[in-house]
Amino acid sequence: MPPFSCIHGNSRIQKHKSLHFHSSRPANSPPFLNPNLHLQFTQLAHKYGPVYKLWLGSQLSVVISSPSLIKEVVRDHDTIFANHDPSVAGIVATGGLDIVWSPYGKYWRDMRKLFAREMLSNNNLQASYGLRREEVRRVIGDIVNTKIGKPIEIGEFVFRTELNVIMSLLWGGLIDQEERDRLGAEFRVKISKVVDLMGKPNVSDFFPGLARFDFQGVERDMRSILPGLEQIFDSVIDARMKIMTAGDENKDESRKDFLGVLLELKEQEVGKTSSFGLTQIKAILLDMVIGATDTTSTTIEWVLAELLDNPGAMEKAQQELTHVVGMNNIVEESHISKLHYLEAVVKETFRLHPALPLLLPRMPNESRIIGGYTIPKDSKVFLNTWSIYRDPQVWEDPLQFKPDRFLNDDTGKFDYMGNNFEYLPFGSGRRMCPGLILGEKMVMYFVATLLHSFEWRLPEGKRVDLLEQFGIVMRRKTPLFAIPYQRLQSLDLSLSKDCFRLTTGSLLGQPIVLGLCVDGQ
Ligand code: HEM
Repeated sequence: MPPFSCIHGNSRIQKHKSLHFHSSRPANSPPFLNPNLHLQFTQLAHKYGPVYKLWLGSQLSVVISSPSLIKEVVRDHDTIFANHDPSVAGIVATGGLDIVWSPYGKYWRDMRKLFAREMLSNNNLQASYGLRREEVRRVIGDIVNTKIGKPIEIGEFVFRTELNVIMSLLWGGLIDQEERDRLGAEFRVKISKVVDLMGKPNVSDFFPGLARFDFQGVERDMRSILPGLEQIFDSVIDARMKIMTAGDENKDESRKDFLGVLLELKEQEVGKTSSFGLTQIKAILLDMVIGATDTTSTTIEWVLAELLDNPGAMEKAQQELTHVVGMNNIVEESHISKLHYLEAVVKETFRLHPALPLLLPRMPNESRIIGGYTIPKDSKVFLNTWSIYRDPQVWEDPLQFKPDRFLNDDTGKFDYMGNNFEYLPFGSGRRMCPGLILGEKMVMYFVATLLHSFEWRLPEGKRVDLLEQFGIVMRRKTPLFAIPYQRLQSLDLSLSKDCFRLTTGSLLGQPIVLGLCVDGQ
């Protein structure tokens, strides 16, 4: 837990003047921050107002928790606040050569553009739908075959599926299914550890002068995970390079995976002064895997937790699915735009359980006046959206799960585009999430399929708890277990390649497989 001291709310500081900070800590200030940083920042905002500063160790920090002040940061002074403030763990993991932690400038801009163009263009997202579909259907088949009536750890199996989805988008069918499952299991453990370490409050971040001592061993632990991760990346890069060298690559541009694009870029850079090599490629791949897995799987786990806690909302969401998709079909991504109630459920879940409650901390490259107070250059600026989402002055009944508040949003007031500063689940401004369209698809499509295919119940005698655990992604404090029961009597889980049709039913209340036909026979 980081030591902190010396809080100044806007009630105590002079307007239109540079803030003056005490250089020594008052004896009566609390010595430690609560590990649930978002909660403690919110409590402090109640006392000191929507902008206050505090020392986190020797790091001057500013916490902002009102829509109008956040707008000043991410819209009115966007370029000044366009740097994320990298943590020691983030820099050790990526060398600052990824998108998330690289400083605002040409490299960051080029990488972001490349990512948007090659991975997230409408064409490429459409072309990659088959991969998402295949993964989601595979997991539904697995539940039908082996997990009906048994408790499942939701976060774990959703994470595994979303990891497979993103691996497919990044390096396609480079490795066969068996190898992918093996790699996925290994990868999952390592990625979880990396995310934990990135979210862990670290003394080295708060006392940069002491970073070399690595008191909590965060840097040591991160360095111990990296070789294993690198090995995984090396194996897929090797496989892709062999294909490229052999020249038998599928020339269909729309089907090129993101790794192929990055390697081509590396080839073009050879001999030029700017360096774009394997280190950069691995840092960007790591961003994609981290950005796409923990955020989506944590959100899906929260959606199911809220629905299990609100059976009325669960019923309405399933009725909508029955109406839009029907009981003889399986969900397709094309259904998503018609699932208005489910969309409202997901939006309400983002409001109550934002994946990144403080977004990612910003660091101004010049001093700026925000809300009448000077925010010094190089301070660490937290944008506390979590506190806005629970503010009764902004949201009616803010603690209640009420998806209906997002219905009939004809004006687009509650879209994810970062223009409404009361609602920013994907951030806002230059550094807002570039993966939002993919992220939204991954969440909506998987949740819709899970609710359409199965009834979900809690294990006997269990109740849903909604306790949070702060981290770079805010997970549940305890994993959610739920039991699936078959909702559809017949699931056509046809896959694109090894097409199979699975017909199921029930006998004496037990699910049974009625037939399996391979290749349409
Ligand atoms: C439910 C899904 C997701 C949520 C809620 C989410 C949320 C966020 C948020 C809040 C930020 C920080 C924005 C800011 O500082 O203003 C961010 C940044 C980022 N996200 Fe996402 N994200 C999601 C999915 C994804 C996906 C699928 C990818 C990539 C495949 C991705 C890649 C990134 C990257 C690279 C950044 C850093 C952008 C930069 O620094 O320029 N995210 N995300």
